[in-house]
Amino acid sequence: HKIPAYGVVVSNEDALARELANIDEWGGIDLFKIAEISNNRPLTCVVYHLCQKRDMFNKFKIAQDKFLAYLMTLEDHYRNVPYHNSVHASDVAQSVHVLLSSAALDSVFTDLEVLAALLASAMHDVDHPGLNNQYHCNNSTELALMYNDESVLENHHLAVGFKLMQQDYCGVFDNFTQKQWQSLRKMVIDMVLATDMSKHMQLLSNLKTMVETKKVARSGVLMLDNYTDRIQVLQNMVHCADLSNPAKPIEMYKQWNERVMAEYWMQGDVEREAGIEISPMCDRHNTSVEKSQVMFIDFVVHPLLETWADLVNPYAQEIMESLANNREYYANLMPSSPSQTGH
Ligand SMILES: COc1ccc(-c2ccn(CCC(=O)N3C[C@@H](C)O[C@H](C)C3)n2)cc1OC1CCCC1
Ligand SMILES: [Mg+2]
Ligand SMILES: [Zn+2]
Repeated sequence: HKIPAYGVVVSNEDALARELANIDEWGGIDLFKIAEISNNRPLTCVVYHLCQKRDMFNKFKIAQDKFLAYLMTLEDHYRNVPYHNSVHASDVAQSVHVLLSSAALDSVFTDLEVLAALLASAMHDVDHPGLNNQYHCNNSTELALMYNDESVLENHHLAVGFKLMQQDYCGVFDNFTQKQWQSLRKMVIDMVLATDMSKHMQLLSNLKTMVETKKVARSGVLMLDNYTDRIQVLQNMVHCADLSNPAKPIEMYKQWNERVMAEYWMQGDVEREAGIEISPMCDRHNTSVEKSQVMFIDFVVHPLLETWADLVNPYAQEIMESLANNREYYANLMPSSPSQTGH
């Protein structure tokens, strides 16, 4: 049977083609529109399209129908929560694709490393319950007990992501050598575990050290000659993509913000109902949305993306400009900001 052009059967293939046209650009595609056009299969069609563009099926002799079956079942295991759904995963995959294409990383990573980064992005939040690690640990939930309070969600995302791959009808990597499979699996595990916010400070300090000691070839590309350096750049890349909402076009950023707050407040409602302490920013009755975003940018996103920009300098200036503009947008909306009080 013939595989549809974008992996998913859609009513309007031209509209999907138009939406995917700028997939190589930062903020170039609207994942919410792609979710609508693709009958809520943004992850399947974005990752399938990226793997086609990067010729992954030929490079690794991957059966396209099996890969599609895996992407579909992976997407089916994302939950219908406001933020951590498959639209977010497709956004992280496309953002990683753009970061990988930075000229400073030209031909730096092998095809297997690129495939691992795309796969890690695709599965990095699968089956996310909309309740964060703090909630699971505070309440010793089933998952917290399973993973002993250590990167609880991230371990779960990986376990589900790989379990689905084992199912015989998937058999995506049947043509991989044992060595290729083990290398791919280790890199995906290392990247997804690095999306746990509790690893952020360690990742950022590793990245800073790398910037200070970076070796650049005459061509201007980074020289990474051991697994530790290579995986650190890949981990930071996926982590940057995971935190990249504030550096995207404002209309998309605003939607991500509404969704993340909806998810936080749902968690806060669960905590309030249970009579337990409401987690930070999860109380819908007293969270300053704008202030929270300005602090998120100032203390988390800007330090990370600025360091990434130093690493691939000068190829991330547009990202930094977008971040600065968006920071001003929310700063001006803050209740106590000067523009509000008219002086
Ligand atoms: C567009 O807004 C956000 C977009 C992304 C994030 C964010 C923080 C850490 N990550 C990385 C993954 C992670 O660790 N978590 C665990 C928890 C912090 O919830 C996050 C959602 C996921 N992602 C936060 C965002 O806003 C928060 C609410 C107001 C300020 C902060
Ligand atoms: Mg996550
Ligand atoms: Zn995520």
